[in-house]
Amino acid sequence: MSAQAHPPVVLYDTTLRDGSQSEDVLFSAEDKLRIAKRLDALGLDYIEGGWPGANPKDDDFFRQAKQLKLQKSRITAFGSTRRAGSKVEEDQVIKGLLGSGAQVITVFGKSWDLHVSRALGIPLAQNLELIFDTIRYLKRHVDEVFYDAEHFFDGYRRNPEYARQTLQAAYEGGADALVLCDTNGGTMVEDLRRMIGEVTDLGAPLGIHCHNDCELAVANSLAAVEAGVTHIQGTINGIGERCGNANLISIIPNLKFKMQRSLTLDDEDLTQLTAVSRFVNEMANRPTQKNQPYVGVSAFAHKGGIHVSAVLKDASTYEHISPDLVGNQQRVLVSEQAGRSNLIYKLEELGIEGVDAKDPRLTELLLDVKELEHQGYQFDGADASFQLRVWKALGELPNYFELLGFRVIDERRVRKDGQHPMGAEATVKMRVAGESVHLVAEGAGPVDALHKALSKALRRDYPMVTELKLEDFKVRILGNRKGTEATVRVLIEWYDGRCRWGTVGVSDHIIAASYDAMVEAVKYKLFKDKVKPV
Ligand SMILES: CC(=O)SCCNC(=O)CCNC(=O)[C@H](O)C(C)(C)COP(=O)(O)OP(=O)(O)OC[C@H]1O[C@@H](n2cnc3c(N)ncnc32)[C@H](O)[C@@H]1OP(=O)(O)O
Ligand SMILES: CC(=O)C(=O)O
Repeated sequence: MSAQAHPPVVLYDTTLRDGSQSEDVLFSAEDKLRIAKRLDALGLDYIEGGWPGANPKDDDFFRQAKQLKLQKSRITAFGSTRRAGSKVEEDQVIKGLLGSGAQVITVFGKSWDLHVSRALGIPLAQNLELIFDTIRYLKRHVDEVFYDAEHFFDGYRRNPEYARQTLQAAYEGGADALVLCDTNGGTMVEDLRRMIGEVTDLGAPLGIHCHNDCELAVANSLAAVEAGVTHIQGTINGIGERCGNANLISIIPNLKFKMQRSLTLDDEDLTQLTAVSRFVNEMANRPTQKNQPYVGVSAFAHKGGIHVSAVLKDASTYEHISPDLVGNQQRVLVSEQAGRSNLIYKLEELGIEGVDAKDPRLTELLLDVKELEHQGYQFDGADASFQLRVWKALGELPNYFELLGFRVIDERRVRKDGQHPMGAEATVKMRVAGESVHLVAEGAGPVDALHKALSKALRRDYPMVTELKLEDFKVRILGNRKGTEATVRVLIEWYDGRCRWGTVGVSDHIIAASYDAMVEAVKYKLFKDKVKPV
């Protein structure tokens, strides 16, 4: 069926509400405002801002959100049905929702009889009244009201008749969509599809809100669309309570490119997906999952030589869509799984043209890389170390300096005040411009002291090395089961105020591995800055 033949799917984001229920995610009101602006720029239909009245931050968000000049999205306020025992017009939750100023409100209510009797502790019929009069009252005050049928699928499985009555109560109250929630995330795709099929006769617009406890939130949301649902709730990167919510970053391109559904987002909007996903991770202080579908850095990264050889001929041989459709990019990795095609691709990326695939220098480089990976090197996060090997193999890497050795002494000094700070002293010996240099420096620790000694030794002839700053430092023990004698891999990220690059060192001596990575960073800096050797 073409996009026109299907009703449009409405995208409802709950990153700021259910996403905030993720362990370790703590957005400030300012973060929430920034995310809201970004989601509006992406073009989502609704952005659920939080639960007004639940905490001062959400109140602050709704106060400030009134000033947001959003182009496409509508801010929604979330809360529960009124409490049993309070009148709807006097209920604190309902007052909070209306006080937020949001013109779209989503209320959740109980659809599972177990929750009505156990969590609310009220008769089943009374819960229907809570749902009905909450929605009817809110509908008189705001433009749109959505009803989140909490635990709909669990409730329907055990007591279908009652679960259906809760939906009817909400629809009769005037709900604009009945959102079926897989709150505990335990429903299988076929069951979910069947249950939705059994309530489509209510005639109400249906929505879906899935959790990911069985890793099925995206699959269930898409199956729900096939079953007739036209409103999808989810979060950016799938953050949310427990194992998370349905991931809109995957749902959106699946709907658009795989299921040809019509959305308010156009193709141009979808090119923002990678950037939006990474932005929300930044705000949530979470690392971006490398293998996140569509937007992860590995989503279009090719490692196996067979794959790369084919991708160079035709990208669609190993890519299900073109990465630029979602703002991502193709990458080729060089490793022990590589073939000549990987190297040719990398050389072209470095602007090195015209090297024949059968060039013996390339064969040697490939063997060198495979041997180094066997020893534990990894070039995925250490592009600069790889590039140095390319330039060396092609005979283009100048001999800037010659290393003669280094020594490090660590010391813990006990002071009179009882503190015992650590310190380190490093000495490096090298030959620069034909002269022997022997320099010593102190630092907070061995890596700091070595870095300072290296900079001191080189700064007269190569002053630009002082721009080099260590940005990240990762150590991994390689799996050779030697306990504290194990080989380690040190990956260091560097920054010189303009560029960022990674280098790698491997040794059974952690300081030697760090030193090797450090020396490569210096050589890379000199080469990339086109410095002439003295
Ligand atoms: C499926 C979901 O994700 S729903 C959203 C869940 N999100 C959150 O809970 C985050 C925000 N929540 C909060 O800040 C607090 O829980 C508040 C402010 C809402 C309520 O705090 P408190 O008044 O201290 O109540 P508490 O959290 O202990 O318990 C929830 C109360 O809401 C009642 N309740 C739960 N669901 C509903 C409902 N759908 N309709 C009416 N009342 C409900 C419970 O029965 C319980 O009432 P009780 O205290 O009389 O037993
Ligand atoms: C409403 C909601 O967040 C849920 O049922 O999971």
